[in-house]
Amino acid sequence: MTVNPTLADLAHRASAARDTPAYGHDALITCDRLVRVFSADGIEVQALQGLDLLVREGELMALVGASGSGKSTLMNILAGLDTPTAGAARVAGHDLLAMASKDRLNYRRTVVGFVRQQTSSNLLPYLTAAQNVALPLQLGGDRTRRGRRARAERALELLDLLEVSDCRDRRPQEMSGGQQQRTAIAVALANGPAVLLADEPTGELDSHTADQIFDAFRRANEHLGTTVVIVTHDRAVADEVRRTVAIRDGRTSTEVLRHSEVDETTGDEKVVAREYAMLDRAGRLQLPADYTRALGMRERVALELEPDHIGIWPDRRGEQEG
Ligand SMILES: Nc1ncnc2c1ncn2[C@@H]1O[C@H](COP(=O)(O)OP(=O)(O)OP(=O)(O)O)[C@@H](O)[C@H]1O
Repeated sequence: MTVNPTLADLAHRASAARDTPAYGHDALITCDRLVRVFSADGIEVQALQGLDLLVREGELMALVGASGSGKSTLMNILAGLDTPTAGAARVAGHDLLAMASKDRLNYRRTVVGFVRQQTSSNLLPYLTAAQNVALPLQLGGDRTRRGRRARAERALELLDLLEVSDCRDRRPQEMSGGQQQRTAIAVALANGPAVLLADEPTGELDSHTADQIFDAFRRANEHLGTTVVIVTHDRAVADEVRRTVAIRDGRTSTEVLRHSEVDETTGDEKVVAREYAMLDRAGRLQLPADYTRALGMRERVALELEPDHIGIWPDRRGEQEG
């Protein structure tokens, strides 16, 4: 059955749309048609080409995508290390395009925590684990003895939460890669950021250590309520989170959502994953290439609005006429 809306229906929809709150009004991270163009040697590279992304407070999610798809560019923007060329990006109420450099420094210190792939680049080599974690607390903090004691206590609490308290007096070269990375997460969490960003945090680690690192992110998310966004190539990590967003050619393309269900026959709990295509704000939808190929869809498709879905058919007119 095809539904043809009446004029009254359309008027009702238009007035409902006017009353709809702004895009991403309730999200902690909002990227709205985000663009980043790099110019190198007279050549322009569009690393982000109108990327839309919403992340809600308290989420633990993964970003995946082929090399060069724009993941690191997005993370650097969200971390306040790079500025977008156009579009809008807001994190915890901070407008990343309009932020002054003084505010940017404060943003990097207190609103976001960032963990990089290279375990060694996350820590200062001449400080112990406890001193590395206390350092961000010290910047702009209370200089009295009480302040120092409070910082040392907080550093130990975080090392304890991430199960590396036994490394508190060790320098990075005296720790394994996994211990260094868990300490790096403690450093990133020191000032209680709203968002923890991690760019390939398990890239240099074996799969067992990678599991421990992922566990550390989950702990931060569950115990401290920190919103966590992890860029990863690691399927095991991507499969562990409830939401995985794929980036393709500088845009979000598909999204996998997972939820637990109880199997009616066995009574066992199982994780059910479902893949969604992204509908952008202009109503554009990218159909997976293998779907369109399977049905020979090219250039033009026929659409039909049904009460609860939209049907998409290949254009068969040529065949019918011929
Ligand atoms: N500073 C820069 N100058 C010029 N081009 C850049 C710069 N940074 C990134 N790019 C280009 O932008 C595109 C996206 O790069 P980005 O590093 O964001 O991809 P990525 O998805 O993180 O890749 P990978 O998984 O390999 O790290 C690439 O074509 C890259 O060459």
